[in-house]
Amino acid sequence: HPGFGFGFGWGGGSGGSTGGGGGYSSLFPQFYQFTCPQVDEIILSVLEPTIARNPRMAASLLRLHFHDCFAQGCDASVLLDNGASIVSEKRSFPNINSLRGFEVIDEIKEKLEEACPGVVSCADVVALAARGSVMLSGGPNWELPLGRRDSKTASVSLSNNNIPPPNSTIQNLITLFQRQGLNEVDLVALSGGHTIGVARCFTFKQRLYNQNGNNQPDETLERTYSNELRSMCPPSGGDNNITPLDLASPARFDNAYFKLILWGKGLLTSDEVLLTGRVRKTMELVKAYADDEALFFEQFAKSMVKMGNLGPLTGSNGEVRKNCRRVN
Ligand code: HEM
Ligand SMILES: [Ca+2]
Repeated sequence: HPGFGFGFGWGGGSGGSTGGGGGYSSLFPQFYQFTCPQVDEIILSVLEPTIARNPRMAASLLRLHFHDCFAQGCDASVLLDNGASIVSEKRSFPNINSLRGFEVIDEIKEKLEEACPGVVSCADVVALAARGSVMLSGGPNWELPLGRRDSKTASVSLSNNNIPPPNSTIQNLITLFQRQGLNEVDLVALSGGHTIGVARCFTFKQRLYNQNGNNQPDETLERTYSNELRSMCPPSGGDNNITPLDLASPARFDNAYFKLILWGKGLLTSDEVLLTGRVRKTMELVKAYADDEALFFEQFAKSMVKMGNLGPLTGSNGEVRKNCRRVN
């Protein structure tokens, strides 16, 4: 089965480059208390009808925040379109033909600009949209530190090099999370984001036909599930066909994702290796979260706050964009 290799990566460049930050953060939940007290209300006024109509949008908005934070920190760099001085991250390997939700962010931002012009950053809008999306999908809610500012730059290379590819080994995942100051607990909890949303055949096809370069399917993939996936994703073509990351409850934020991994029904290699990658810590966490949804919710919230604190621009750094797609 030619046409898809068994190397690691998104199919593009590879190589290291440091990103984000971690550590001390000066964000705080009441940041807009006096300057835009309606911020939560406005976010939900857009999210509620949007997600009711299209549940997948919740997943797309959650992923948008992750892909923003892992490239240059949570600074809305991911929202910038191509421009005079900008090469958009929307073109990176992890993002191209894949990342969505930009129109929803625009809609929220427009309403915020009407209510409190020039106040709420695009980076905070993305973080708030991610939190609201989790909550509206039945997941946890949490206090979200705010006060991020927006970048004047974007980085395709950080996006390419820092966002883990779906065929990552467990070591690769641990290293890429460590690069952001995130540990194994954060890795497993945040991977639980795959309890909602979908993936394209392209991102897991190698598991169905040629996982190790020997023309054999991934042996950790449960048989009947593997067969179903093969009928959805033929050896050639169908690369953009989509299937749920959590086949049990694709629109509900719950702990089914971890149960499925225990049954060999994790969709991506990066999902299954949390259990099968021979790292005791991540293996035990998958079992613990499969067993105890409340424990997963609690850690997911903590890890989201940690991820949301990555390299934020604060104070007089960066700017508050008027339009999230371009610098002021
Ligand atoms: C651990 C490493 C991760 C890898 C390798 C990974 C990889 C992927 C891939 C390949 C897809 C499908 C993309 C496509 O088909 O075009 C996807 C979708 C998704 N990812 Fe991840 N991801 C990871 C971590 C995360 C994290 C930390 C979150 C959020 C906390 C997240 C949230 C999502 C969501 C919600 C979707 C579905 C998006 C939609 O339906 O539009 N992922 N991920
Ligand atoms: Ca960013």
